[in-house]
Amino acid sequence: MTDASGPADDNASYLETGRLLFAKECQFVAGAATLEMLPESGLTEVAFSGRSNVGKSSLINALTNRNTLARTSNTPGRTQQINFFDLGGKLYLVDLPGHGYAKVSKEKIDTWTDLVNNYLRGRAVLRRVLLLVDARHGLKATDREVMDMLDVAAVSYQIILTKVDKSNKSDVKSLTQKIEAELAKRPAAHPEILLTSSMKGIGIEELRAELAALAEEAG
Ligand SMILES: Nc1nc2c(ncn2[C@@H]2O[C@H](COP(=O)(O)OP(=O)(O)OP(=O)(O)O)[C@@H](O)[C@H]2O)c(=O)[nH]1
Ligand SMILES: [Mg+2]
Repeated sequence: MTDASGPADDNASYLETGRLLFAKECQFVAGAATLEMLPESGLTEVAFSGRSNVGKSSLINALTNRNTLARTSNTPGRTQQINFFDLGGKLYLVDLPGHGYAKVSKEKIDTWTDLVNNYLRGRAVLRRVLLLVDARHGLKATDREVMDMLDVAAVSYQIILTKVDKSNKSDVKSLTQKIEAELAKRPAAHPEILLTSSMKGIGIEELRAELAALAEEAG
């Protein structure tokens, strides 16, 4: 018989660090509509990126256990600037405007795209980009553009499948395998794909723990 208590304990304490970090107060720090407005930050940052309406703001709310910290909406294009949230003085959570489809003018989309791309490429404290992908839709051209850019800039990114409550398990599994195969052809190694539902609380504890580990590594 094998003794399972060791790894189980390790996992419990791993999840506990995530719980502790995300139990801390989380406060809106700044919203930047231009590069000049980006806040000075000594803290490690994790950015939430992905197409409009994929669930970026909802995921920040689920992680922090707050319903209204980041504004969410049924209408794509809700988040219109880069929003920074300070999590207990340990980590900045960065909510980005969505790329791709949004019910706003082309001019606005171009402005956001420039802002987001410049932020993603040039932010020294940016430790990881969470690239959110709707589990029903998979990777789109705009996601691959972001991945290409991050590969070139050597910024680490992790695919987070969202809204898994709306798909069946076998579809999510085959999508995950397809994306894994695609990631394997890219230059750098990537953290494991994570399956989440902000609505049902799926994958939230695990993501908290991963982000806590990143924040701790940075000291
Ligand atoms: N079923 C389900 N719906 C979700 C989930 N997460 C988000 N949604 C819904 O998806 C819609 C968009 O969510 P947001 O969090 O505003 O999406 P966003 O990516 O921040 O959108 P933009 O700011 O416009 O780029 C809202 O109606 C949410 O209620 C989920 O896990 N499951
Ligand atoms: Mg949003």
